[in-house]
Amino acid sequence: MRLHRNLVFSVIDGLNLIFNEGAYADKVVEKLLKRDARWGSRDRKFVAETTYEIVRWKRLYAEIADSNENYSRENIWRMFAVWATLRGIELPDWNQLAGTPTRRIKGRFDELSKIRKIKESIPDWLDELGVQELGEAVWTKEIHALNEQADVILRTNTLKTTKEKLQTVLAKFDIETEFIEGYPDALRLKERANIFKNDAFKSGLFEVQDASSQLVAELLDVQPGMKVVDACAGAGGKSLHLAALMENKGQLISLDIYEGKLRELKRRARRNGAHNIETRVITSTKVIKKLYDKADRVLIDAPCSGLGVLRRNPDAKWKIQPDFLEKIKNTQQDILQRYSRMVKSGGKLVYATCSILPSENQQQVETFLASNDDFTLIEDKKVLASESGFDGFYMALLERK
Ligand SMILES: C[S@@+](CC[C@H](N)C(=O)[O-])C[C@H]1O[C@@H](n2cnc3c(N)ncnc32)[C@H](O)[C@@H]1O
Repeated sequence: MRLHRNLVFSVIDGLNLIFNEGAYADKVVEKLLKRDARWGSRDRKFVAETTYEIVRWKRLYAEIADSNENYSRENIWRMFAVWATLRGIELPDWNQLAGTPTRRIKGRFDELSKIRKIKESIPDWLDELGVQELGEAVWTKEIHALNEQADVILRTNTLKTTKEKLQTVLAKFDIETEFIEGYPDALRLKERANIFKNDAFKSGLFEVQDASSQLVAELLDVQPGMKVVDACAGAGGKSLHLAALMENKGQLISLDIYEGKLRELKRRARRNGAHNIETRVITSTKVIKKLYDKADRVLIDAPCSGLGVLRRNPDAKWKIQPDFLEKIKNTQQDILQRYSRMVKSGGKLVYATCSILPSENQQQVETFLASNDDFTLIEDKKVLASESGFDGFYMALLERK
């Protein structure tokens, strides 16, 4: 591989924003990709993947480069040099890369790879927490899996097409996909591609949604004609799936505290041809109380640490702080206690997170059940990335007597 100056400079600029300005990696990459209309798909892939890789391996590369948690431009260049050296890429004779100690980099890599928190590039506190919550053996495997690059998974929009037809349509655009056993609407891209530009996407034939996430709406066991509440709907990944499972029949009320996210949900619903979704912003407790004892099904896709989706958001490793985790756990319990009242007698509730920590998952459900004897646990799924090959997730199905 030959390194191109303008592409590498873009990566360095992007990393500077992420490491020093608190910018989100996905937003930065999105912006970088608009920089030069002449870039072809290989150039864009280089910029996106290199930026993500260096974010993912930030601590390891910084330690190898002796940059001491100082992310000056000069040190970001040194981290880039580590990335390139470890990939066996020949370094060009640019000033910024002069004097790169290639042999030392390889030696340091071997030495530092023996220490899990450095090898997996995570803060000390997170490594300690992982061991405490999951045990040494499971955590070691899990954090390793969460550092792998995620496959691109699509969810067929069954309101408009079938998985088989979608596969044929995509093949016409040279996008090869495969079915995934156990995930009825999922297609896996055999090779990464920018599918958002594709006409099949623009006409709502599919959404990009990880396979684990696709299990959540399915677990809720919705039927056409039901009254369903998606209580933490965000931009609607799961609402869209629920609408499809309800075959557009019945009522789906999508709630969130952020109006902007619900606006995006509506836009996506139009593209998907999902007509039974009504959005409501939670501006006060009244919005929830009005729905007490009314819903056949309630989904609580709770705000969480997001530790199960680190493959997709590697910068979250550095953005999450221990005090945030404590706060979010309180919010989860509060939401579960209050929003569960929307379920009517005989109705069902799913509590889900994209976290792998028992304290955000089964322990929250246990605490809830201890003070709500009108609910029983039917089943729960603890999805680990190391076992499933997909995002880490938790989902529990409860029933109200
Ligand atoms: C895990 S995300 C939801 C993702 C979404 N369900 C999807 O599938 O795309 C959690 C959502 O909870 C929302 N949220 C946070 N606090 C909330 C609260 N007190 N009540 C309702 N929603 C809340 C956040 O704005 C966020 O959109």
